[in-house]
Amino acid sequence: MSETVIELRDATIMQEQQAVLQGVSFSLEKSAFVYLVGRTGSGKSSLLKTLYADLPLLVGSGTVAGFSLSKLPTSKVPYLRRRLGIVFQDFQLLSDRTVAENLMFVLNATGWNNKARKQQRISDVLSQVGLSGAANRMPHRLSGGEQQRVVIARAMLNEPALLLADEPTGNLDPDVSDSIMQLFAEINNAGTAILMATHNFQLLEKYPHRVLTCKDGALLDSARYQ
Ligand SMILES: Nc1ncnc2c1ncn2[C@@H]1O[C@H](COP(=O)(O)OP(=O)(O)OP(=O)(O)O)[C@@H](O)[C@H]1O
Repeated sequence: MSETVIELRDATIMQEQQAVLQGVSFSLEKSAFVYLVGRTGSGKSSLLKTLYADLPLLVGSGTVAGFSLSKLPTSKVPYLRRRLGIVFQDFQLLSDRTVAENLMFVLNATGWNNKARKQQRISDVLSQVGLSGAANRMPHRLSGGEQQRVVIARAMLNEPALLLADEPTGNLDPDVSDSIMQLFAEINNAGTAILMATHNFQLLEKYPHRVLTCKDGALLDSARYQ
């Protein structure tokens, strides 16, 4: 039996009492790599926000990483987020701390308390993203691509079942975008499902995967038409 990391059934994605997407039904399995595309304002970010419980799911039903999204109590949201890795376009690293301190901040906030294990985990994720030497660097001393790798390392700290990425290559040049895609492929091959919103159709052609498209208030799924 394949494990499902996202399951939405007849969901309405809302912003400020307005339906952005309606009748959204899809599921993602543990090994999935799926793109999320659509014009500006079509609902990609709103869908991702619903999946990490930044927007409530009021109509329809859904589970993400084993958590039911309808009626999810605020107190449970941090536990859901611990099962997710979230990567945005703008890097959002704390600028007054080193790379290792940025990662330590997240470990401390998510219940890790063994100092040796924390240091080992930081070293492991930095090595996973190819930045073993960067632990003591300040974020602004790193290139955009390196900063994005640190963000991905941060997202991987708690070994998430699912990585949600919103325009992760949006600010990066094509070579660097390629290297981020290769890193995502490695993460995906190691068992983390990936849902990635993007406007970059060159990436879709170069690294083909299933595509979810936000269009005219609905979500189309390339898997249904193959
Ligand atoms: N915080 C908000 N409050 C109210 N409406 C919002 C908010 N954020 C987005 N919207 C509206 O929801 C709709 C979907 O926006 P969303 O950001 O999900 O689109 P998107 O596909 O991610 O766009 P982009 O590609 O530009 O990031 C748009 O009509 C937008 O104006």
